[in-house]
Amino acid sequence: MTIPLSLVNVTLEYPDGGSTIKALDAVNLTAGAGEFLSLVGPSGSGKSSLLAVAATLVTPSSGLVLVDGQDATPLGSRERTALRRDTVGIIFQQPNLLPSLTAVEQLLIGEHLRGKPLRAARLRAAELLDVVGLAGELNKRPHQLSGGQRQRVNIARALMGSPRVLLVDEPTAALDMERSEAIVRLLRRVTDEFATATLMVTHDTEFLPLTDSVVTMRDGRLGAPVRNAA
Ligand SMILES: Nc1ncnc2c1ncn2[C@@H]1O[C@H](COP(=O)(O)OP(=O)(O)OP(=O)(O)O)[C@@H](O)[C@H]1O
Repeated sequence: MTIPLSLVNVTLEYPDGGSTIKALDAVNLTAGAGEFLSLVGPSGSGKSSLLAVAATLVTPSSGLVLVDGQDATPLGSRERTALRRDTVGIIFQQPNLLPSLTAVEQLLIGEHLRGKPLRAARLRAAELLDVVGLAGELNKRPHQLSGGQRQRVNIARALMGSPRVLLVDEPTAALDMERSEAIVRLLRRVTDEFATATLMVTHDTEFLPLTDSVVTMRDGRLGAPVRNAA
């Protein structure tokens, strides 16, 4: 079995006036199947850049980005899109659900666009909505769901393609404490159940113990992972 996510000596530079800024500076990171990592660090330290590179949305200036064993860095945009679609699930802070679609349709739209048969997809969508605790809400539209429920739809949608890697950017930023904890617990359960390598950017230090290890970014550099007590 290949390692789901491995970043090797990844540097990402952006032009900054006459010089450059290193958003990522020789970053090394490995996330195994079923491993839940949290990524913390001050604003501007490079967390979003790291997620964007791991998602193959941004190609680094140097280094390797191995997703499911395949280096994404030499790939063209079409191949990267295919690799991402087959291996990566992305969960942003705001669910970005389409207002006119029901919960189950939110999960089907991507499959529909990919030309996948909808009958099997519909079954899988219903199963995943059950996994995230929304079995009774399949036909509700976003405005009929709470913020926490919308984030659950977002998580279920990210699982539709059976990703090996889940990249999660501040999933609880718009939620109160209780709902935030429920969402992080759900991500823990999903990581265990689907054996994803899950990398979550968060500012909620109280939920760090629910993850396996904490990695800290500072000025584009990544500290060694600190394992939580089992
Ligand atoms: N597209 C870009 N062009 C130029 N500089 C950028 C770009 N994106 C990020 N940067 C710079 O790279 C550095 C890292 O930014 P990044 O957004 O990754 O940090 P962050 O830790 O996610 O911050 P926050 O917690 O505020 O979201 C910052 O100095 C930022 O200004």
